[in-house]
Amino acid sequence: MTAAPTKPFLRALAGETQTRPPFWLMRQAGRYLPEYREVRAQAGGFLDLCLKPALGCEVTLQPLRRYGMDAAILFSDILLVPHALGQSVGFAEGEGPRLAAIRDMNGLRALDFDGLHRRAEPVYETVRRIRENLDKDFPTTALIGFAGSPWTVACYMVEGQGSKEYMHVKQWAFSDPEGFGQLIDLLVRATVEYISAQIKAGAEAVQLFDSWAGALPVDGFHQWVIKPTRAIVDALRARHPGVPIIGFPRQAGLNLEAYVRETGVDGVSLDPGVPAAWASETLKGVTLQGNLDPVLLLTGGAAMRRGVTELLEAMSGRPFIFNLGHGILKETPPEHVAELTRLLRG
Ligand SMILES: Cc1c2[nH]c(c1CCC(=O)O)Cc1[nH]c(c(CCC(=O)O)c1C)Cc1[nH]c(c(CCC(=O)O)c1C)Cc1[nH]c(c(C)c1CCC(=O)O)C2
Repeated sequence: MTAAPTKPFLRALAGETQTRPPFWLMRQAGRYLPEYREVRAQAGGFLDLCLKPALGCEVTLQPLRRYGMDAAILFSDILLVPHALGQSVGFAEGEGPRLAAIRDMNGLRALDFDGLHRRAEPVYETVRRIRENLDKDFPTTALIGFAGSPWTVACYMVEGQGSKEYMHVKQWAFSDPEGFGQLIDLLVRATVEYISAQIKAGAEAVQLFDSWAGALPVDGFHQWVIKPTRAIVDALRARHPGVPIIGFPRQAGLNLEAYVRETGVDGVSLDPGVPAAWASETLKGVTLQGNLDPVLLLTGGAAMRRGVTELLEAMSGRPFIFNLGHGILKETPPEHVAELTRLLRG
């Protein structure tokens, strides 16, 4: 039997209701912090930052030193899995990710599953270093490992970049579900391996980011979001019982209930469009995380305070982790994050 967790973030995921909910912020390490921009400038490219354990560890700890969040999230990116599978991945300055797009079975066959751990090893080393530092300096802060969900990672692998419509990836999924299914299956296996190695290196909980879950119609949502997530959850539970899993099916809309029921996640992260009172009432048996609009944090002042108060009220009396509904925006004044921390800590 696994011992009951003591860290507030892990207690929330074990189903405990707390009067002061634990908090962390998606993208809490990032460009809104001057100390991040400084390390980022030293690192060279963004991918270099993710692959240099000393630097990745440093930027992970930066927001904790300022605000003392209840969880640290490994500094990395969901596109490290395509990189570790041998796909060419780059981050164009100011433009976002650029990948050598995979559009057919030939592209799929060129991926190198066997090289996954070798290419991802620096990420595992970053996890080990972060965990050592937390144990020493932030003993109540939990370490979150993460990966993108297969659907969202496939969106980038097939489009080759971010996109509004996700036309190519959807066309492939609709016209050749068997072939596209092979890409998804490969990503399920890679994600299980990759997350499992993060857990062995010291991650205490994991989050699966499905940022483009909302791009699929209902059948596709079941096939390409729920099923692969369920397969990952089952495999991780078998290997690492007691390590909680949070899913983030962004903009899942009315598919959210099925996602929670059918994937078996311990926690679900809500985007800002999900009514908190509805979620609190309807999504039982799961810990909720979210979902302050990142622009409210950017705005600060009375608007932010009202948003925080309403959210805390809607989530009172049920297991809850305070977070944003999506990543913190780079224009956010660090002082607003300080005020948010004071509001949550009292
Ligand atoms: C879709 C997605 C990506 N990456 C991620 C997602 C899922 C969550 C979401 O929907 O935002 C996840 C991610 N990316 C990053 C983290 C680090 C941990 C954290 O602090 O939350 C996490 C958890 C760092 C990052 N990932 C990226 C940055 C900015 C890079 C820089 O410093 O220049 C950071 C801090 C780059 C990135 N990475 C990605 C994009 C589209 C971009 C460009 C957009 C941007 O520049 O903000 C892919």
